[in-house]
Amino acid sequence: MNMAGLPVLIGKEDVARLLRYKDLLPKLEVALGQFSKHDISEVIQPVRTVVPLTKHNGFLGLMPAYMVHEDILCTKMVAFYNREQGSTLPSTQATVLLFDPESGCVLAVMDGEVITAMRTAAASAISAKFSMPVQSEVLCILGSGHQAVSHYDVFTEAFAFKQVRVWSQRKESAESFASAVQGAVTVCSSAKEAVEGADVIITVTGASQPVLFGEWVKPGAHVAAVGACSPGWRELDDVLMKKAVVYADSREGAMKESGDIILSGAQVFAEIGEVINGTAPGHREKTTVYKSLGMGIQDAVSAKLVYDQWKSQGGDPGVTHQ
Ligand SMILES: NC(=O)C1=CN([C@@H]2O[C@H](COP(=O)(O)OP(=O)(O)OC[C@H]3O[C@@H](n4cnc5c(N)ncnc54)[C@H](O)[C@@H]3O)[C@@H](O)[C@H]2O)C=CC1
Ligand SMILES: O=C(O)C1=NCCCC1
Repeated sequence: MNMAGLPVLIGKEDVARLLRYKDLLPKLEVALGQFSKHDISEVIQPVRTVVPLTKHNGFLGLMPAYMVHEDILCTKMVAFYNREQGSTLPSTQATVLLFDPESGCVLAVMDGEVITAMRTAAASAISAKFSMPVQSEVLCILGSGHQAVSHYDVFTEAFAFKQVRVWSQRKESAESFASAVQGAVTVCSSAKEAVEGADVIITVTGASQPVLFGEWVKPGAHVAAVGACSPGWRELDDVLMKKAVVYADSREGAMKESGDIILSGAQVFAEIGEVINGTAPGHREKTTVYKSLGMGIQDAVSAKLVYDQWKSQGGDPGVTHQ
């Protein structure tokens, strides 16, 4: 909130400057563990309310969360779409509101796109930390959009892969991705070529039909499945879903929203927070899938970090105050 008692506006560039993986990763890991205790005296986060925008092939998601001990009250509004190939419209747009839980005042209204990209990638990295093979040398990314970039950033910051491969529906997009990121990336001509032999595979596509097939996946590999966040959409085929040990960020969310889980009939073995808490094993020796749907607590932790950083840096009256 600014000196006039109005919410501060924190735009995309400022969120990108203020939110850092080194702060986000440890806080998010704690929050995922707290969530999986399923104790409403610690975390209150209903499964998001989803309003279908059938006419436009998309959804509006409302994602409130309250973290009791940290006293963080937040909600995100996110619109997401299954876009036609070549569409110039964004596939995800989001705004985050951070509240003062005591008064109910809105402290800050901030861009949600950078938060969505970074917290989703950070949660995938935390999941990989607990369930990827001990010797993980080859990282494969299917898709080359916003989530591909944030996943590349955090996975190469947190782990030491020897090779990173990317495949995208349009080869030019994969090539642009490879030239935009910091390190070396091998652009593959097919998803199969990118996947075969990889230790960690990240699916970050807008697909509604499978793009990753179990027969390509090396036994023991870890898959972070980030796209297909709707009951009718798929990224992974039945072969993979049936042979893998399946983890999710939220079991309830996955059973309501994940086409890969609902349509394959696969069971969620554990939430990633249960692995963090030590109440479920992180089967590194088996083929594992982490099904990510996204959670309000991930946005809440991120928004609090952004706001605290913004305050500690004295704000920027010219840019962020109304
Ligand atoms: N689990 C979570 O918390 C979150 C999941 N998502 C989901 O992650 C996915 C990627 O999101 P963004 O990177 O923001 O989107 P984006 O639009 O920036 O990138 C999408 C990528 O998927 C590719 N693609 C689109 N249709 C495809 C198809 N039929 N087959 C193969 N590739 C295809 C595009 O070429 C592009 O490389 C989306 O499905 C989105 O809904 C997004 C935010 C959070
Ligand atoms: O958690 C989120 O934010 C999203 N999840 C699924 C698709 C788009 C945004």
